[in-house]
Amino acid sequence: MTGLGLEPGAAGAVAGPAPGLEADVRAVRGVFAVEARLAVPRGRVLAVVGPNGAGKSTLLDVVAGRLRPVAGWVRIDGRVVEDHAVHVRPERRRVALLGQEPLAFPHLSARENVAFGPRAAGVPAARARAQADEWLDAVGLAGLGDRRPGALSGGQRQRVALARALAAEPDVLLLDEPFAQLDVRTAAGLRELVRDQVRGTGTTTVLVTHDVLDALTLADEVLVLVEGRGVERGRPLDVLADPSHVFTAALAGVNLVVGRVDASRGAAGGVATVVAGVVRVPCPAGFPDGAQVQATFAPTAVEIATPPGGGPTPARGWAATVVDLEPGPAGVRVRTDGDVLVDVPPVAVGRLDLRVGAAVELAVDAAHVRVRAR
Ligand SMILES: Nc1ncnc2c1ncn2[C@@H]1O[C@H](COP(=O)(O)OP(=O)(O)OP(=O)(O)O)[C@@H](O)[C@H]1O
Repeated sequence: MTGLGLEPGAAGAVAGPAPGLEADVRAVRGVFAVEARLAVPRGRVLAVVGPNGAGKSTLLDVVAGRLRPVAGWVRIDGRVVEDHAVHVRPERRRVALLGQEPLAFPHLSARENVAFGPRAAGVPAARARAQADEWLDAVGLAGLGDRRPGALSGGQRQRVALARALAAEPDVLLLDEPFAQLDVRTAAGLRELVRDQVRGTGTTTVLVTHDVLDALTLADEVLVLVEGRGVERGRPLDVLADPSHVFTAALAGVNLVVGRVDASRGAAGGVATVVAGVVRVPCPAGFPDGAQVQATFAPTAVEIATPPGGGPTPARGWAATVVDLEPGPAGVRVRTDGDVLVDVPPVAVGRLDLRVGAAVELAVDAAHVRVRAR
């Protein structure tokens, strides 16, 4: 693991004017281990994406102080809050965590919920209540301060939770899929609010999300976590425009196959072929025979046809089987073996008699394939 085992000081105690959140940790939950390095400059937003069970929440728990790492360290604005000798308790870290389920006290009003953090920090009651009303105003809940959480909608409760998190003026805000339980419209409103508040308050933020839109609209940087390891990181647009892991490719809505160059034959305008399991896509010039490469191409670029009756291997493209059909951006998204997605208009499903188990022929033109070495 990069840097793991380093003492915090050894990683550079003088980390510039705005260190924000820095961590290099290994944490274990049962048989699962996550190893990750974080560097979120103050006021910036990092999105962490990854499949279910990748360790995203585990990582947040380590930063929040709810889980002690087995190795490594966490530093917030230059303060060590976790290492082999230090464990700052969660409530003393100046870290706020907002999850899918708003954690509001049911017996307290919205105002009292928001005032809770400032009160705990010693702000006098009247001032804490006034501040709470300002926060409720900021999250679009002016006039609802007397309501208890039970008398608010899910979206409104999540707004209260956001106001409560921000009212505590945390140095780091952790958002664990805060929009997951909300309908599309409510989520869109809250997404905008989070962006305005996070930017407006300059709060260092880590956002765990499954939604590519969150990464694109809210984050300065994205970390892709798979099976407890960071597999890609960078500016969201850059990472999504040129993914190097199948999970990121799926997030970006493109097919990614990893295979070897077969220079003995060209396909569909390529001078050679990338062979990846059953998949055969054209490869441009410049890649040596046998080289390991990745090829990316859009589901809309894949041509699909029904074979003329159990014939031999197609001259162009490859033979595949339909694994799954689901609604897709172009009408219907067809998943085939070799993990290749094909987008077709709904009429094509009837015309080609596409159904699970159907044999098909797929091809993609060289102009639509991007190949690079791995
Ligand atoms: N209390 C626990 N005891 C043992 N294993 C756990 C515990 N909590 C989580 N795990 C395991 O740790 C792994 C990572 O879980 P985690 O919740 O961090 O993933 P995640 O990326 O947040 O997933 P999701 O997107 O589904 O929320 C999973 O394999 C999970 O089963």
